[in-house]
Amino acid sequence: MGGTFDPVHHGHLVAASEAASEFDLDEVVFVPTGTQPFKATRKVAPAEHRYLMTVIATASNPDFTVSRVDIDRPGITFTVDTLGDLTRQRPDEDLFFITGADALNQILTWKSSSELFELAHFIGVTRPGHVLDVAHLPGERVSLLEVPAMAISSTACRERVETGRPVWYLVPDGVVQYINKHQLYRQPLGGAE
Ligand SMILES: Nc1ncnc2c1ncn2[C@@H]1O[C@H](COP(=O)(O)OP(=O)(O)OP(=O)(O)O)[C@@H](O)[C@H]1O
Ligand SMILES: O=C(O)c1ccc[n+]([C@@H]2O[C@H](COP(=O)([O-])O)[C@@H](O)[C@H]2O)c1
Repeated sequence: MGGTFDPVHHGHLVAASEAASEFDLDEVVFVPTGTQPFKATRKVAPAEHRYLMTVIATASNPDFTVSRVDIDRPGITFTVDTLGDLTRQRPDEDLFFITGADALNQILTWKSSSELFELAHFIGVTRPGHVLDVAHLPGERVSLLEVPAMAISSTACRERVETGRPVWYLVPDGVVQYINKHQLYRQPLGGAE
């Protein structure tokens, strides 16, 4: 599952759990992005913090792991490189790339988009308020999955922290504590959001 995870929240975890159950996946690998091409001008927490919050959030689930491939690769993060690295690490495994409906909707604008469908099967998880039209995507390599409605976004979590409101129960307890310990999201949000 690829995402910025700034911070990871229960919407991500429910979506991952639903995808694993519906598609009978052995493992869900969370892959925090380095610099997401469409978020390059936005202020994003340092990759190491986003990575560690994702490790904390997934620690209790033996089927969830976190990969550093995107944060350790210099430059902009492109999914074609993510899937290339994961394929090299796991040559015998079938890869599924889980991402949100909003992200999948734009996939034809991603780098090397035609190659992507050869590297993985894409699972688009629907989130409240986003309608996904995948008629333009190859049907045999794209699936949609409705997850229980969770109107949580990382943007809302950051805004709540910035304005002194709680994020308990929107993100895992350990992530609340990590945010407090490192004083993340206390400054006004920057960039084009
Ligand atoms: N509540 C949710 N339910 C289902 N999918 C979600 C939910 N929140 C995020 N996702 C999906 O998970 C993927 C990774 O999410 P991302 O890290 O961008 O979080 P986000 O909450 O969308 O962040 P932001 O608000 O900063 O844009 C995205 O493609 C997104 O659509
Ligand atoms: O490869 C691309 O060109 C590309 C462009 C935009 C987004 N992505 C990937 O889409 C996933 C969801 O991104 P995000 O930040 O919107 O959650 C994440 O893994 C990104 O690296 C990939």
